[in-house]
Amino acid sequence: MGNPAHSLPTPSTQAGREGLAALLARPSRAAIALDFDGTLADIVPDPEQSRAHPGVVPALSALAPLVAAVAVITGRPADTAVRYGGFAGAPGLEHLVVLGHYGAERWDAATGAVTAPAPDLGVQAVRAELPAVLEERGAGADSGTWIEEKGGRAVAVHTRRAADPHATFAALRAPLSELAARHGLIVEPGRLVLELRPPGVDKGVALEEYVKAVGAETVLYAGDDLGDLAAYAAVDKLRAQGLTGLLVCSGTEVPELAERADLLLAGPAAVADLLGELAGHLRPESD
Ligand SMILES: O=P(O)(O)OC[C@H]1O[C@H](O[C@H]2O[C@H](CO)[C@@H](O)[C@H](O)[C@H]2O)[C@H](O)[C@@H](O)[C@@H]1O
Repeated sequence: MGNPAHSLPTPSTQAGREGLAALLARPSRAAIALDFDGTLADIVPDPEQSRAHPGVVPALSALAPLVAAVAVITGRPADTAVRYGGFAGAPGLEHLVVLGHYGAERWDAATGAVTAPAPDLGVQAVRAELPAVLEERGAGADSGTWIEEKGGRAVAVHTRRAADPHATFAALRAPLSELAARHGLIVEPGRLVLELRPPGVDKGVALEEYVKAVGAETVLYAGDDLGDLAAYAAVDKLRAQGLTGLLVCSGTEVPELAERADLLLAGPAAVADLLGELAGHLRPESD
């Protein structure tokens, strides 16, 4: 253990306390995996203005050299999260991995390269039909809805800036699900966003593969939204296989996630504090 001046929050569950204890005892066997929007970055009305909380990169830079592996797992394209996070070239983050599009893409800090599947034909077809579907529902461009282009690999409809964000979200869910299904896509619902994307991968699949690849024995996962439920389920599965885990929830906006967390934090500032506090408690095991 390192600096006693730092104080770590106590998880509310026994499994979470075991996960934290294992992380502190054997950091070289711990993987840290973090969602981006809502977890490392405050939610803002314009998704293009999202940036990591200023405490995030310094905390990760201090923590990453002390643990087995650090990854960001996000619905964003990987290169977008890297830019908005300010991760490229940050000292200490030479081995950071960003898994974008729910795990379909991968960026490695070590190479600066992104590996990604080919753009999806279903996404192209959906994108072409989307304006008409939104117009039909009174949710066209002048209604405050906003279409996020996601590199040809997904498309997202945001309702946060609509006159009634929640009502617009609810009204669009069925027609966008129908549109997605006609083109072999799924709808990924999030915080006032409906994303139409190819099936076959989710944050749970991505997290489980990553944890196994780095040989971790414990995993801390932090998220804030419905898309993070799959990662929580993956941690439950890994626990059943003998690993330990700590499930962190950033904010209470999504009760389905908050009620399953071992540790509830107030938002990205508190997540950054936790990461920094962990770094303050850890020392390389060879010391
Ligand atoms: O997996 P994540 O890293 O959490 O990404 C999920 C989606 O996040 C973004 O949308 C959310 O954040 C926006 C900026 O704060 C906010 O305006 C929006 O209401 C939120 O839903 C992003 O735009 C999506 O592409 C991501 O899939």
